[in-house]
Amino acid sequence: MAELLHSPEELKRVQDELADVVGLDRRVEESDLDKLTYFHCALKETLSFHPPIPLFLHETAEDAAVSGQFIPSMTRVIVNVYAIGQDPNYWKDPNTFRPSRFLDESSPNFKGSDFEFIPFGSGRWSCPAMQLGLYALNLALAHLLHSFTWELPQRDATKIRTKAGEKFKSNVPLKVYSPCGNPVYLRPALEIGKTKFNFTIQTTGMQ
Ligand code: HEM
Repeated sequence: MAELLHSPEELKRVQDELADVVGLDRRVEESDLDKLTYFHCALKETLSFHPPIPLFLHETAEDAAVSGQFIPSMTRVIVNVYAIGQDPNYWKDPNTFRPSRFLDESSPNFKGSDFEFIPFGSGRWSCPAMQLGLYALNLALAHLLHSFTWELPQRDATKIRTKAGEKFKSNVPLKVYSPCGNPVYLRPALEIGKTKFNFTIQTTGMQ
């Protein structure tokens, strides 16, 4: 929602599609979702740009090699999904919110086999509830965008940014421990005008 509010042209395109597909005399229904092509692109772009789980923590079960780098068995590996989503080697203009990049049929899908786009993880440890998560996201977002007109009070003052890796003074920080035991603090934050939203994820069992 924040990205779309920040890009009124994109917001209009998504809302026009909803008006075309659903019409304006009834609410969105589950059966409409498959027909919302551009809406899905906006959702993918958001999950790529702002992955809800920005770091994956895994441990190797056996010796492995990744891109020529030897990783011994029982090594904790942090996959920085947030950084992958911002990487200019994989994304053209990575800092621009542009859903149309997902229009191309060869663009990454949710299956986790395109490693530049893995908001639900990949392989054996990927999210077992991906379909449920996507369904909830799709339906909630489609209702919000279809039923209401949205605009920011002060467009010029809009600022959207995410912050990571910064120690902060919240009472519930996300603490991730690096392999050598040092805590890493993470707080993705978003600012729209004067309003600041903090997304704090509580984790357990990662120490
Ligand atoms: C947009 C919504 C969601 C996103 C983006 C998401 C993403 C993820 C990711 C990235 C992982 C870890 C992958 C890894 O470690 O490599 C994960 C794991 C998991 N997710 Fe989700 N998830 C979502 C919704 C949900 C929902 C709604 C549920 C439950 C109802 C759920 C249950 C789980 C569980 C149980 C795991 C752990 C699986 C395991 O370790 O074997 N997720 N999810």
